[in-house]
Amino acid sequence: MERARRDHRGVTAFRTEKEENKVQHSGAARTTGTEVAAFRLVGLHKTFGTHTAVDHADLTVAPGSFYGLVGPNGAGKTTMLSMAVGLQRPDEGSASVHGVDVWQEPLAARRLMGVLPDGLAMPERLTGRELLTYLGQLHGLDAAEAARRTGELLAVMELDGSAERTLVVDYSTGMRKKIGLATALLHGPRLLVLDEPFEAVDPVSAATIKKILKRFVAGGGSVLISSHVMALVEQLCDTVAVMAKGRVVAEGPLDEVRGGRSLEETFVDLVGVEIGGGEGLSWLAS
Ligand SMILES: Nc1ncnc2c1ncn2[C@@H]1O[C@H](COP(=O)(O)OP(=O)(O)OP(=O)(O)O)[C@@H](O)[C@H]1O
Repeated sequence: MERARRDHRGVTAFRTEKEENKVQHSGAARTTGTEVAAFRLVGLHKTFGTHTAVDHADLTVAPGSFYGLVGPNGAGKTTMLSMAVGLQRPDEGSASVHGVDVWQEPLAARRLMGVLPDGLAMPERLTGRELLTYLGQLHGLDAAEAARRTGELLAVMELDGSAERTLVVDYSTGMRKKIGLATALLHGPRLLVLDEPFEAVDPVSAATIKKILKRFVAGGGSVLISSHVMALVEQLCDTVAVMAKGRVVAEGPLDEVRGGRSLEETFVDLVGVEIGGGEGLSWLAS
């Protein structure tokens, strides 16, 4: 327990003074008295052929917020998030992190955010330690600092010990999520954008990740997660957005959005699906 607490503190205390100055310089310069959003998506739009995947979507994550994005399969969550973090170019719209435009100032924006994308692509013929060490160098961390952070992250994610000898290519799906989250945290970002961070993660690891994320928010960071698990979003998030057919159809404080009901009931109402009873599958009955 004590070790875990110490480790978690280590994770949230990752930003060095030099990086903090850089962050303040790029973000605060744009502060004009009103609060600058941690993450602001404005009019993001994307079509694939004739299909509109994301339809002029807006979304605002306040600093210090734990934000949950929910929506049915194919609603456009991954497409919207990948445009918002700079991985996929939008047809229209913009995204900014603490006032820094993701598409106009990509390097400054990337310094401010840690991203766990869907279908993570990373160098896989490396162990977790080698991967984090390599990425630490790419982020410009000095060798000692990169080694310290790598050691702490591997310990917190329980990817040390016997896992040390496993190449990332041979990781289980849950281990890949955890190393992905470690890569997102490594450079000490102010915002985390995590697409389905709990998918395929076992309950013990999920509890660890929840603790890390809560601690990150308690330390002043902001988190945006997408998830299909309503109970998890209700447990963690203070603000939610519901997405359907490429649009953000509801956004606000959790209690306001669910209006005295469960998030699941609200979700089903908002996305307009009827819960099927499996009618028509008569051949399944014995
Ligand atoms: N590269 C692509 N080419 C064509 N269509 C795409 C592409 N990427 C996404 N789409 C389509 O865009 C829509 C939104 O997909 P997206 O993956 O963003 O949804 P999602 O809300 O993340 O779904 P899920 O919850 O199932 O992960 C879907 O209809 C999908 O088929």
